[in-house]
Amino acid sequence: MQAKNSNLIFNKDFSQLNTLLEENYSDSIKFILVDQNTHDHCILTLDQIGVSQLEDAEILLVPDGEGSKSPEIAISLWQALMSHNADRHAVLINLGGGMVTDLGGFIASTYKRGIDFINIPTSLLAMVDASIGGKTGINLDGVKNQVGTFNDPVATFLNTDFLQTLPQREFMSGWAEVYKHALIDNVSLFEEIQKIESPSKEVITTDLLKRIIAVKQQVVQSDPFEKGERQILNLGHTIGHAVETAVLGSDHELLHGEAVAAGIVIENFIAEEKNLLDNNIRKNIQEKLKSWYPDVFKLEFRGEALTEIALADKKNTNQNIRCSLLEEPGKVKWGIEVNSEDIESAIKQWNAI
Ligand SMILES: O=C(O)C(=O)C[C@@H](O)[C@H](O)[C@H](O)COP(=O)(O)O
Repeated sequence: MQAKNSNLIFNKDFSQLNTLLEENYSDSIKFILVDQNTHDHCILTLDQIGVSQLEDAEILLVPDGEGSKSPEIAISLWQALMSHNADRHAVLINLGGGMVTDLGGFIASTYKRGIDFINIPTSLLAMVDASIGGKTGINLDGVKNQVGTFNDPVATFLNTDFLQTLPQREFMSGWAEVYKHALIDNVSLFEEIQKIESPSKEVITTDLLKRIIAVKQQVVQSDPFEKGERQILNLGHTIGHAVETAVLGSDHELLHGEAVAAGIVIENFIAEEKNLLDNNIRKNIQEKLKSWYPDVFKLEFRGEALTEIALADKKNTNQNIRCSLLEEPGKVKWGIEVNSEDIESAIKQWNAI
């Protein structure tokens, strides 16, 4: 029997996962998708707390990093499911960061036209963003999330203990999405987050995690398939994805959240230029992000290269780049047309910081 409803479970023990599996998937083949990191650090945790239903699960291991969100890896995973005779009743558990939940969600959504999946996000980025809202996907020819689905997991288990397995750089990558949610939500959450000098794992209590996730859930509920308003969640991402893609494979490769931090600052230059955003607010955001991501601010970009990449963004219409731009904390305008001059002028300002 397949249970289907999106369910966020905030719990430090996994007894509810065991019960869910026992009640719905006791006769199903179970798979756990991991990368090397979550294979080495997180499976053990599940084992230690005794999720007996997963004792015989097949482990599907992919290399760490964004490179695994590729058609080649997707094919190898579909083949692995086939070679284990996975039928439509199989269930895939995605144990990992955003790469694992994006990739695993996509594999589960497409294999035999869809099998059930469960997310267990282990990174901050996956907890507050990637595993929430039903976007799944892989990259194609260097374009982020070009192929994917909207599909919800049966359940998502949120356990902040996994954050202890994260290197600080990975934690800060997720922190950029926390900040983005605070910018989208309202002045009070923004001011609370803006006051934090050095973000640490201890700041992420289950209560704060719930509040940050609620920002995203509210937007997703009003526009699950991104026909309009959901685009506000893409704040910082048009330029962020372009920056991330531009440095991919170089010595200056950036994590997703680091690129989003740069994307927010660069898009804010455009917002100010278009008289949407006040200069003081823009500067405060820039200074805060610079204090959290000093190394990102040392990088210089080329406007032309970023424009070319941004032309493949999913929000564009008729070959026009569309951005979601900040007006003030709590107010984001989506669908704003941005041209190559806007981007080049913003990049000049970024390079001069
Ligand atoms: O969930 C959304 O909608 C978002 O835009 C959240 C983004 O932070 C996230 O990175 C998302 O996966 C980007 O999606 P894409 O549609 O721009 O590929």
